[in-house]
Amino acid sequence: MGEAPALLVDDVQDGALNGLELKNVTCKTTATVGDKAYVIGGADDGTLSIEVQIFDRSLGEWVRPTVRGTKPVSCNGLSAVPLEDRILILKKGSKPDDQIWFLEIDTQYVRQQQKILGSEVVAWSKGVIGNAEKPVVISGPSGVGKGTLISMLMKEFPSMFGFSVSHTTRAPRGMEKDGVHYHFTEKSIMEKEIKEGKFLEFASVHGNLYGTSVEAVELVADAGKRCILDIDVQGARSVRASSLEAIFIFICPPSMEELEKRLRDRGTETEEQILKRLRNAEAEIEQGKSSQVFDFILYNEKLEECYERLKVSVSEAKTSRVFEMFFLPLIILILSIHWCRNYWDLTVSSLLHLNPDL
Ligand SMILES: Nc1ncnc2c1ncn2[C@@H]1O[C@H](COP(=O)(O)OP(=O)(O)OP(=O)(O)O)[C@@H](O)[C@H]1O
Ligand SMILES: Nc1nc2c(ncn2[C@@H]2O[C@H](COP(=O)(O)O)[C@@H](O)[C@H]2O)c(=O)[nH]1
Repeated sequence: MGEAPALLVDDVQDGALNGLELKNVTCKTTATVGDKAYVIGGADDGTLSIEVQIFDRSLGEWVRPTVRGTKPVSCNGLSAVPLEDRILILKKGSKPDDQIWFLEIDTQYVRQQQKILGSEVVAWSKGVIGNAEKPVVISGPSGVGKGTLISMLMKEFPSMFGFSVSHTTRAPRGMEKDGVHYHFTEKSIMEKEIKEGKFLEFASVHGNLYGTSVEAVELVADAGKRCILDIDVQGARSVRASSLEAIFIFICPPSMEELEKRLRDRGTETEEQILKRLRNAEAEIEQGKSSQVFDFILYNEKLEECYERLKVSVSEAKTSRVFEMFFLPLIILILSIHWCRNYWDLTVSSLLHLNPDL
């Protein structure tokens, strides 16, 4: 894949943004990846969002891609650094939590979207500075206690964790509020939104549709919190295959008898639904234990003990991040010094060898 001719890029940078149909461009930048020049520009046209247009050199034409994710708002200036499957965008003069963005151009999510739509797709994702950690995906059979454990975590650390509010076609239970526990929706609407690519993952669970919208996860990240997803095993598998880097925890019941007792005592399902959920539980537990999707498998026998193990699992993931961010660079630095010293010793000894008088 060659670079776009300099002329094209210059043309683009010199204001050949007509193709973008943007008026009053306040910031613009260009990144070339293979045959494509990505022109990224903000227009003061009322939407105040940064738009993207692609010049495809192999076709010799402008393409306006479908844009997924929340678009960043326009700013005073932009810089672009092409990376392997995305373009790093730096917004000048923006607040620290709004400075770093990624325009995904060839990630697994984008490729999947291109396949669904049959056209060019790009996706915005926000770069996070600071302490925001990987999202936590929690799965397990119905009634095992996922919701209970998540509530405990959110109650103890309200400013650290945020819940990803899923969409579902099932009816609300007594105390459940729309937009808080779930976004309750119609099957036809959800199917349409799935086709439009609104969901990071979705699955048919116990006879209803459930799904995590891209927006639900972004809302939590935008609030500077660590996202918690309560989703079934199929959903966890899809997230594992997506570009969202998360940690995956599977919760197991101590026994099927105890699971049945918890479901019955909860009293939120009809007899028919309880039996369906119990039938599905066996396969879910089997998949959860054997699928290689999950980083941690926890048994929820005594609630407090399981909650303590959940907190350890969540912070162990943090420890490995500390390793990546602190110890790994330190090891690389020590190795580099070691290699430089070896190189220096070699150079000195070969000079001595050439000139024995030294
Ligand atoms: N360790 C435990 N011991 C006894 N009861 C528990 C334990 N953990 C949770 N429960 C109870 O079991 C019931 C089911 O828990 P919860 O609703 O959290 O399950 P869930 O996994 O979120 O289910 P679903 O997937 O259907 O939403 C609740 O009544 C809860 O109080
Ligand atoms: N794949 C997804 N599964 C989800 C999502 N939200 C919830 N769930 C799972 O559904 C079952 C049943 O939940 P309930 O609230 O009806 O009892 C449970 O296993 C949840 O984990 C989702 O967005 N995607």
